[in-house]
Amino acid sequence: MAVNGTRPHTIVGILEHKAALEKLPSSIRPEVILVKTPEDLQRCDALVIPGGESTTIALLARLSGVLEPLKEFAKTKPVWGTCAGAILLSQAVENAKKGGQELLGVMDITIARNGWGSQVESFEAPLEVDGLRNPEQPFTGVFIRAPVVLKLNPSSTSPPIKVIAKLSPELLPPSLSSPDHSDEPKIFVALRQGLHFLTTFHPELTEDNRFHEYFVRECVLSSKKPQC
Ligand SMILES: NC(=O)CC[C@H](N)C(=O)O
Repeated sequence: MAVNGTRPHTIVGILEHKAALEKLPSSIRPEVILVKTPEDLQRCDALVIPGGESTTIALLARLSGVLEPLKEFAKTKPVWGTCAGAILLSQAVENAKKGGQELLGVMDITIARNGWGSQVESFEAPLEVDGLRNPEQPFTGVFIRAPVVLKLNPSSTSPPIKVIAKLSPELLPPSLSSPDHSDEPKIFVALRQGLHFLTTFHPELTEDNRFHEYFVRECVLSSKKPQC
């Protein structure tokens, strides 16, 4: 399911996310609805926030009355944010537009909007996907004016932050790579913390739906299993 919008550059990948989720094996395939109102959100037990323009997505969510229910939803339910959606899940953002950026703040990270700089605003790169099914098979990451993870700020009371996919450090542009090899957070492009999951790229724009499978299996279905 996804927060919907009207202009193509404002929101990216809604129908592709829906199609990728609907292609999952029938044993884990969710029913997918598009979320436009608080009533739609109430019907969901998990949410995918797509890419696009994070400030505008937050504004549209506010105008449609979804923002406050979404903040409550995200505290207790599985949410996956792709690209702009990843920004919304973060605790802090750098490079926010004038006027600030609304955040759901459920993942303990600091992220930079448009972190790749102008030459490399959009690119594709093979990712190391240790956290996925068939990890030996790289995943093609599609990065579109993508954010960059700057810091992990885990607290002692929140679930650990797990790295699900990384870029190779050689792919970092010179403006981001550090001579002292402290590239680590910047090469992290898929992170999971408890029920929450972010990818700074667009898995829904490829035919490979392993990230969709990961979210459903690990964040959605495993959260429904009784805890011992
Ligand atoms: N592809 C995307 O979602 C781009 C994110 C966009 N640069 C933003 O800030 O919000």
